[in-house]
Amino acid sequence: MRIGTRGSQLATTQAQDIADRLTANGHPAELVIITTAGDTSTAPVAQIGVGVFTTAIRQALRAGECDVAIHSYKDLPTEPEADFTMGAVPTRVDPRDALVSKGGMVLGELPSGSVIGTSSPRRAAQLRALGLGLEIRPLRGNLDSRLGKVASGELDAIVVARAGLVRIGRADAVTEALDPLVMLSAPAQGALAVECRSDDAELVRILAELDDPSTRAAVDAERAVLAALEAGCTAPVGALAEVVESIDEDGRIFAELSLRAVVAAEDGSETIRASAVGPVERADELGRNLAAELLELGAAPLVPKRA
Ligand SMILES: NCc1[nH]cc(CCC(=O)O)c1CC(=O)O
Repeated sequence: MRIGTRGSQLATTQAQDIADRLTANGHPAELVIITTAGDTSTAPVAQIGVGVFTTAIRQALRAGECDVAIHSYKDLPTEPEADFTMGAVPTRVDPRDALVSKGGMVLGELPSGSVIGTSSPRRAAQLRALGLGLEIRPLRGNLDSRLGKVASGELDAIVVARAGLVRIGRADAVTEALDPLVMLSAPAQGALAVECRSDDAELVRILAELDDPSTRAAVDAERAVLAALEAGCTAPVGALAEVVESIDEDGRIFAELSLRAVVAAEDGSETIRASAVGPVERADELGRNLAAELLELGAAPLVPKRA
């Protein structure tokens, strides 16, 4: 089985993990490295457009150059592709964003005027909204080069996905895992998308062994918010869902999906939040309804339309 992945350390580590699990299940798998637009350009992701890290991998899957495609789920455009099936959404790692600062200062300790690197409009908007007087600078490149900018003193701190650091074995670099009340993570952050062609029924069955239904439901709800807002992955939109325990009228405990979302003005002047709880099996509806609520609260002007 050939598994298509980007060539970055992060991408190959997470793809190798899936390959190892498939191999252990009796389905020998190897990686096929695919170069994406996001790997060959250093322009801001918002400029290159939707699907910068995923389109080339999907093309390879369509062309039969690989059997399985692995993406960081948050990089995947929300528009469905009928000829592909989401074979597995494995258990996600902690989706929180992480602050990496030089002197070990947590976010609340950074002095006004501190220079923070992030290229994500979502992170920049939420950082600005804190009103701490932080100066936000663009940041791209692989995780190692991003970490290097803190080590060298070029930046006082950066904010990146905790999941990426954990996957490349650099959890030690995390100064603070940011609380979702302060920084709500991107829809599907920390989750992987394992796709195959829809006509490959045997493979669909094999990949299902790696699926975690709770993660799938959470990610479906989060991405439904993004899709219903007609926002792309670079929009200042955070969403985080979790399967939680609820209690019915008879005192019995049952599982529900809890979802919260934020839309923030990029200049930090406005933050709109909403949350909802609903049945795990109606994740998509929960997300769409929450998006409708955000729009009612005035989110539309804050969301740049999909490229
Ligand atoms: N857009 C790049 C990207 N895609 C996925 C991750 C991190 C790992 C993940 O969320 O699964 C990152 C880097 C980052 O946001 O710091």
